[in-house]
Amino acid sequence: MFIVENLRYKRILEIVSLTISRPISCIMGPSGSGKTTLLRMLNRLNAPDEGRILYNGQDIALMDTIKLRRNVVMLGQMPVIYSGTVADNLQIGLQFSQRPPASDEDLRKSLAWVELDKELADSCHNFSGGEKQRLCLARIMLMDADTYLLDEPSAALDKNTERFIIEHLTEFVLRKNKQMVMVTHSEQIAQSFPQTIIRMEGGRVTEAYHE
Ligand SMILES: Nc1ncnc2c1ncn2[C@@H]1O[C@H](COP(=O)(O)OP(=O)(O)OP(=O)(O)O)[C@@H](O)[C@H]1O
Repeated sequence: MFIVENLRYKRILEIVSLTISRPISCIMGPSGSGKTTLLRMLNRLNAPDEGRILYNGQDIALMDTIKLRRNVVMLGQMPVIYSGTVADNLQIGLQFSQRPPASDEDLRKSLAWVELDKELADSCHNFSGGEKQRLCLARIMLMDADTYLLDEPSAALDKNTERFIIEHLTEFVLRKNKQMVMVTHSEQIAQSFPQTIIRMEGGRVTEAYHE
């Protein structure tokens, strides 16, 4: 659960008060309205100039960043693939958050979750955009975080992969009692998961609707 209080960031964001408490929340608004910037603030990829963000009651500015990002994991618009094998790319999320590596069995299970028919020793070099994004999804699911931040994957992807990523992550989050905050342009997607809809315009929250 996040509480945003009197937040100001450059000339981009000004949010007096916002609570994000439901399991699924969608941030919507026109291009340039500050959606990605707000999402990035929730795991401190951007730090506010003024105000604060509480995560489960704790000011994230005072939390250890690695600990925060172990609990609050973001999947960005563009898939990030590192050199090395499929296994290396899956383990790296755990490595970044200073967690023990997963077993090969768990890695294979994670590939099955995202329906990626690849071997652990394969190189990711020739993966399609959709395969890369599904590999990143498997990486973050393995991290077993409490909260997931999903920045609209559609920019880089076809509609089927976008739907796949959203549906799989939503199902995972709800089944395991986690929380997800996603940025989307799509009214249709927001209406499918209507627990909280946050509308933004010009860096401000114009509406926060909780079901
Ligand atoms: N680091 C930065 N420095 C200066 N301006 C920035 C920075 N990051 C974003 N902006 C600007 O802040 C505004 C909000 O950007 P942001 O990416 O948060 O919008 P958005 O609602 O996610 O847009 P989109 O839907 O197009 O992805 C834009 O005008 C953008 O150009």
